[in-house]
Amino acid sequence: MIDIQMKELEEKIAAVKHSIGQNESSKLFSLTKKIENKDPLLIFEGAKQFVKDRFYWKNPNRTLAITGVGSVQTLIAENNRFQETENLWKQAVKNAWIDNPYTMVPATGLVAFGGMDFDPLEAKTELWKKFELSKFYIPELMLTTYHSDSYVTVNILINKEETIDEAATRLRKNTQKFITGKTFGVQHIEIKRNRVIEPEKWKETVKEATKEMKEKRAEKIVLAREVRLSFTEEINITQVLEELHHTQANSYIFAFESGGDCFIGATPERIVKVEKNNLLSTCLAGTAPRGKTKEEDEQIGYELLHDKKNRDEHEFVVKMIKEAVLKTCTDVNIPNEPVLHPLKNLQHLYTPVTGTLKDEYSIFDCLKDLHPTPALGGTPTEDSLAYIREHELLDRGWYGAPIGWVDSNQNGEFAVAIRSGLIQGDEASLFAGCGVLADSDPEMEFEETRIKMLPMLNVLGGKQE
Ligand SMILES: C=C(O[C@H]1C=CC=C(C(=O)O)[C@@H]1O)C(=O)O
Ligand SMILES: [Mg+2]
Repeated sequence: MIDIQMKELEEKIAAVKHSIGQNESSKLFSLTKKIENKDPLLIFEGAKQFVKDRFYWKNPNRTLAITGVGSVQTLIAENNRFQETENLWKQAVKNAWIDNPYTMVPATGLVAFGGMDFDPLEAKTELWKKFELSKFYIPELMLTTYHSDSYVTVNILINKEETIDEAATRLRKNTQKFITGKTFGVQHIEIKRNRVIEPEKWKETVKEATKEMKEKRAEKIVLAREVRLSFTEEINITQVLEELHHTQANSYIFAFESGGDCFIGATPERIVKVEKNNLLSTCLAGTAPRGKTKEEDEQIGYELLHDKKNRDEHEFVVKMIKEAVLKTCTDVNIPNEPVLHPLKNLQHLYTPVTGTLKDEYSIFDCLKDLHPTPALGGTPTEDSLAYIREHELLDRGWYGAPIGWVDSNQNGEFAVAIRSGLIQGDEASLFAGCGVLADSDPEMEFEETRIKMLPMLNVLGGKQE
């Protein structure tokens, strides 16, 4: 249980109540405490019986995990998603009473976690109907695990009408309810049906795209495809998260529930991380499989580093990110050559980008400038997006878009939501894309996307590879 004396809590609530303005009916109170270590997944599982909307996040080096349950305030953008979300977030922070003694610890205190559509101009289908253009939760309760310490944040709306005693009791009850957690059993997932959506037509689209580039109407276009699965029973998200954690090193693990559906994945791609004014972005594009032996693996890695098509694919991303970051940052540092980024099923070309974010820019400005990078859209951005809108067989929804968190202390981190799937009860869609250039071979690109789906497929009962 959260360690706070009733008297102390009542005093804090009295102060919050006192601060409610004449024209306000309530105030968001955010209270953070350090607690004995808790398993983020047990909290995630335990919350299922009380709330529909949960989120989960783990960073690639496993120093930070965030579990959020419920939503005390949901930030939904309707048009200009980056600017609107930033405005809503700033307003929420301004209106909240934040009691967080651990402001040096990222992702404690008031935090918003969410994601957005890849392309607001793409026609929406039934598939993504539970996911808004952009949606961020400020959770009712959040567990932050940073290095080996755990912190709990409770967010409640204190009403003008309720007594201090009522509010304190409500806060304690909520905390108790969510912090207890629950263990989960091992589910043996069985795939009933595995439907690859229009593979031949997809290859045809890739071929068409290569023509487009030969005729110089674009230089790079990223094309994605979908696999639809159905299972013998409903999928337990907690177990999938645990399996992703065990099998996908060097990747973010994320989940975001909305209206009963869950968008989940293990992505190696960071779009931007901001800690105070330190910015880190990454260029990740260019792909090869892993070898079966150490020698074979090193040989494939060497070839990837020297392969013209993959190096070009990568270079488009570096060029675009460099331009964007030079605008918002000073002290920009970008190595001249990529290195290998090994994953379980494949390896990528990787170039880190660091800089010092100028005071006048926020993480939302960075997202606006960086999304979509040519790792997900193409070059030039607008032409490739137009091609994707017109020709891709898939409603990307939140696939390929930024997903992540911001706190009220100038920290935040967003991944690019790839290697992901949308789980809908006993069904799921998996997504994967690839960078198409003028000399792309549709069969090879198809194979690349097949391998990119394996991390999700394998934890959902698919054949292990
Ligand atoms: C679009 C995806 O991957 C991108 C990220 C890394 C490498 C890529 C590639 O080599 O094609 C893609 O640009 C995906 O996994 O769905
Ligand atoms: Mg590729």
